[in-house]
Amino acid sequence: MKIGIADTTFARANMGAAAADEIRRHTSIRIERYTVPGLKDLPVACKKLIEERGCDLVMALGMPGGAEKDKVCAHEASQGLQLAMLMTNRHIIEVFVHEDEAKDDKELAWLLEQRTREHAVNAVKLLLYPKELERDAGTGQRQGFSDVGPARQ
Ligand SMILES: Cc1nc2c(=O)[nH]c(=O)nc-2n(C[C@H](O)[C@H](O)[C@H](O)CO)c1C
Repeated sequence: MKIGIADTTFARANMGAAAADEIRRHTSIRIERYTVPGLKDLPVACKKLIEERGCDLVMALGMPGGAEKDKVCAHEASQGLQLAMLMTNRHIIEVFVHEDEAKDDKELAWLLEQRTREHAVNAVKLLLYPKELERDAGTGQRQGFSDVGPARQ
């Protein structure tokens, strides 16, 4: 089995390195890396990781900038990723950290790493330990910022 990691040079932290490090903390599964310039290059990178490099699941890591054109770009990339999932019948875990989610550079650096690491754990569970995700169903998990917990009546 293999996990693919596609990331971008546009992002302002090395999300791919964080994902690979986190995956290695949980499993010795093989990892394939593929770095592209930006978000819109991710769908084909993920599809190639699945079809040409034999990945069973891929993480798509990217950082939409704060401008309106960046948000449009992120939406287009996201649609491409959905299509790639349906074309390949494999999960592609989309890990996008919007630059304007963070109040400053320090928080942005933390969020880029934290969300990536938490989704890397999700990727490992989805592929190898799906029952662990089932145990967390409906518990209001969030990646990066704090979990919100289940809704109460
Ligand atoms: C406007 C824009 N915004 C972003 C962004 O917010 N985040 C990102 O990772 N990449 C962006 N890009 C670059 C495109 O996704 C893509 O890399 C180029 O158009 C080359 O295919 C573009 C062109």
